[in-house]
Amino acid sequence: MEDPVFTFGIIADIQYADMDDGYNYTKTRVRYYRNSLSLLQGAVREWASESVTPQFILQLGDLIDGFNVSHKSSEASLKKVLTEIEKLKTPVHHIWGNHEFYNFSRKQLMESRLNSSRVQATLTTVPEDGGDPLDSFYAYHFSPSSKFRLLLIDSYDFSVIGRDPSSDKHIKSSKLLRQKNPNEDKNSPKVLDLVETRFVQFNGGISAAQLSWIKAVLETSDKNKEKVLVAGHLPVHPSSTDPICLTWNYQEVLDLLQSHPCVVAYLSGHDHDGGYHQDECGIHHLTFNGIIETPPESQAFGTMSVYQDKMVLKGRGLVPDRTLLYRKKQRMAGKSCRQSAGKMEK
Ligand SMILES: Nc1ncnc2c1ncn2[C@@H]1O[C@H](COP(=O)(O)OP(=O)(O)O)[C@@H](O)[C@H]1O
Repeated sequence: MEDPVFTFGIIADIQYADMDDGYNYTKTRVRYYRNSLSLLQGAVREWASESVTPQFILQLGDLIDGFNVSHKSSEASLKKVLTEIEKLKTPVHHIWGNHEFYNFSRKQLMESRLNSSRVQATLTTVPEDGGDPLDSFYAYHFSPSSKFRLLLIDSYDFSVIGRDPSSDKHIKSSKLLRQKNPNEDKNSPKVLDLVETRFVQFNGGISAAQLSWIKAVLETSDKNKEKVLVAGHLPVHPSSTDPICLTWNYQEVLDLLQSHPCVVAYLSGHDHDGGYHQDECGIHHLTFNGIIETPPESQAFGTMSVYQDKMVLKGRGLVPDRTLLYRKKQRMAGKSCRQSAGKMEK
């Protein structure tokens, strides 16, 4: 078989805390807080022994658990986990999930090793910082190889968690939650139906400013005939996840991704059960199983090999192997594939 253009490792929802096993909120799944570090160590060992060391690791968010706050162990746990993942001596690209915001403020995150926007400094491009720093989002893109691009987006840009209560985004997010979720506890999805269950406090959305920045990146990639893999903590397709884990404005994000032929995949975490769906435009939506709910005797990570004509995911444990062909359907730039299909049929 030909050599891949590049390979990278993927891991999600490690949620480490130095505490005994517990349960998820509904008590349906065990959470292996302490053992998550051992599974990470196992993943690092396997990545190190691959015939080609991954060019980088994509960490899809929730690196340490929110319980670290009450244990006053956020800094210590973060250091422990980063020490393990950095043993690989390959760049790690970090997405921020809800548990990052339980443990740290945005300012702290920006100044921490979890801000990987400069990890491959000569490669990465961050948005121009024009607006109010209280409202800035954490997103960037880089090209791991000619004609390929990774675009990391901020699923908690529009959210109450991680936003200063005086900020415009916090105020508008609280208002949205009040409108959409009648429960006093806004983390509860009680009485909400199907995709409406996403309007819970532990989720968030993408602001108009971020959407327009993403659009500009994708337009350039379309023009340059690149293939783009987009990654965020929260899934954006209802068929790739339990709907309670969806991005608040998933449809807007989906419309945007689907209207750019360069987009080949969307990678996310958050739903610890994982998921997969190839959408009507051929975009592969991969939701990675969470390490935190993976039994000690199993595993949950992957190595993605990217070729000119496909991506091949080598999964471990709960993450299945997949061969992901790029879509054949050519879409008209600026139109969703459904719109362009409609147009072409006329
Ligand atoms: N069904 C629910 N009802 C009320 N609160 C919930 C519910 N599910 C989760 N929560 C709360 O929301 C927060 C995030 O949930 P958690 O399960 O830790 O998120 P994650 O899936 O990212 O690990 C926690 O404070 C948790 O107690």
